[in-house]
Amino acid sequence: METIQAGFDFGMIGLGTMGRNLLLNMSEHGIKGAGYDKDTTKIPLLEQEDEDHNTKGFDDITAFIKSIKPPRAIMMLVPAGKIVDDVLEELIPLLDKGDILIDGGNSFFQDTRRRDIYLQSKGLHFFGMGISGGEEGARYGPSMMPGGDKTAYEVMKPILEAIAAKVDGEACVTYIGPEASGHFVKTVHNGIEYGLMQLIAETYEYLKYFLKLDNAAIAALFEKWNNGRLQSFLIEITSEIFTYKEKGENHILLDDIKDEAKAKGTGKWTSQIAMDLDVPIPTIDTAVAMRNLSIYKSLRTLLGDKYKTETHPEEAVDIGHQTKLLEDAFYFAMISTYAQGMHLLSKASEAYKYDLNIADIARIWRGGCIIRSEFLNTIYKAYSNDKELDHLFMNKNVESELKETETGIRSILQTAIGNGLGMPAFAASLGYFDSLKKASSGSNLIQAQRDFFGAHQYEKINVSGTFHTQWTGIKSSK
Ligand SMILES: NC(=O)C1=CN([C@@H]2O[C@H](COP(=O)(O)OP(=O)(O)OC[C@H]3O[C@@H](n4cnc5c(N)ncnc54)[C@H](OP(=O)(O)O)[C@@H]3O)[C@@H](O)[C@H]2O)C=CC1
Ligand SMILES: O=C(CO)[C@H](O)[C@H](O)COP(=O)(O)O
Repeated sequence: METIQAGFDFGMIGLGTMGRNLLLNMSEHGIKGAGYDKDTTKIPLLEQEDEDHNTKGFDDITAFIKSIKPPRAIMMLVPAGKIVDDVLEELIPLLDKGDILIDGGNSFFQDTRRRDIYLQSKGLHFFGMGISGGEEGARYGPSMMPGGDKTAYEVMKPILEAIAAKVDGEACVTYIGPEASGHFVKTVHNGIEYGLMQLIAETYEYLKYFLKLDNAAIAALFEKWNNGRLQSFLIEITSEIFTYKEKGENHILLDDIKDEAKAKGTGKWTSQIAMDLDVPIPTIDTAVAMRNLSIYKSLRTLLGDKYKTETHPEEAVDIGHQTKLLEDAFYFAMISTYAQGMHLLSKASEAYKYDLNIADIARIWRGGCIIRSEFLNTIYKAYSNDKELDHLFMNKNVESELKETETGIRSILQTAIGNGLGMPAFAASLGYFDSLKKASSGSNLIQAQRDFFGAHQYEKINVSGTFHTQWTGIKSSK
């Protein structure tokens, strides 16, 4: 029988897209990593792709555990949910007190909280860490959001800082806060990701169905935008998607892809959490709803035939002018989306006592992650200069950017609505702004209605206390 030397610095469970690439990234930094996956086809891939020969794949979990230097540090990158609990149950009998476990997947933050308490009771260190950047990020430098057991994070810090993306020489990883705050922040990151992706999809619809631009023209436009203030990972990859042809094919792959979007849950969780905390994030809510709506393809097709909206692009539609307005509109809506996400972070920080450093979160999102963008520098500066910033819209620089682009989004939405294009995420982004800048709203009427039909009481301007009015005699329902 082979004697196993405990020679590896780190262990990875799950050698799929994220786990394998993160181990390869570590290997490039001289970190010796052992990998385990229940899918044995993934195991040879690890060693085949590891040019630095620092990794080894195991198909036996006991051998895998024995190969890691104690106190062991092991990360799980398996699908979120019950699988994480199953892996933990398999691991616990094989581990020693003081070992460190890290959940690097997109786990629901309340699950992380539960697991933290459970693993502490077993004498194990545990922390949840959101990782963003997809396949390429994991391989060459992700953004990482660790939260929970700080002692365990400090042990892992040198490794995480080595493999993280770097911006201005700084690693895109920082200790986020206690308990499940790391997974919470990753969830909100994904909510923002959903919002931005929906805005891009609506932009595509406007360009394709209203302005009648072809894929090549759309690709060129996104490329141009990516060289300006819209610079971001999502705009960059979008431009590439519009030119991508499969080997041997002479048409664009995008045109073969079903227009029905899937989701794994993080966007929905962001909306659910925001609702629980009474924080408005309408662009993200709309993005989640639009993914859900997209799957009703046959209903959409039937209704499309029934309710045809005549689109009337004026004969001499000025493409240059329209795309300039659209760029303004996107910039405005993008600011609104980030602002909603950052506001949710600050309100959740108070509610959950996470004591989040919002500036630091913006800083580590500037590189490696899916929502990285030029604009995150503005967010970083805004929260660095004012730690108590109540809302991103209050920042002077953001104020001037919003004022400069407001006409663009209003104009694009007028055209979109007039032509039956919808653009609900753009509308939600502007609606959020318009509603948030209203000192007086119609909510007094809602209060009156609630009191009228349900005796729910209301408060009065400049008079303390709560009031109820018998608005009318109780009428028969006949
Ligand atoms: N892909 C991405 O861009 C990102 C993903 N994430 C998150 O990271 C986590 C991993 O994602 P990803 O790498 O994409 O997923 P993959 O499906 O590519 O890889 C997960 C691997 O874990 C294996 N696995 C499943 N159950 C077990 C088990 N009980 N023991 C050992 N291995 C197991 C899977 O095997 P099998 O295939 O046989 O089930 C698979 O090989 C998820 O939580 C995901 O949401 C986070 C950021 C970005
Ligand atoms: O976390 C990620 C990126 O940041 C993952 O790619 C995640 O799977 C994206 O969410 P969804 O699958 O719901 O689109």
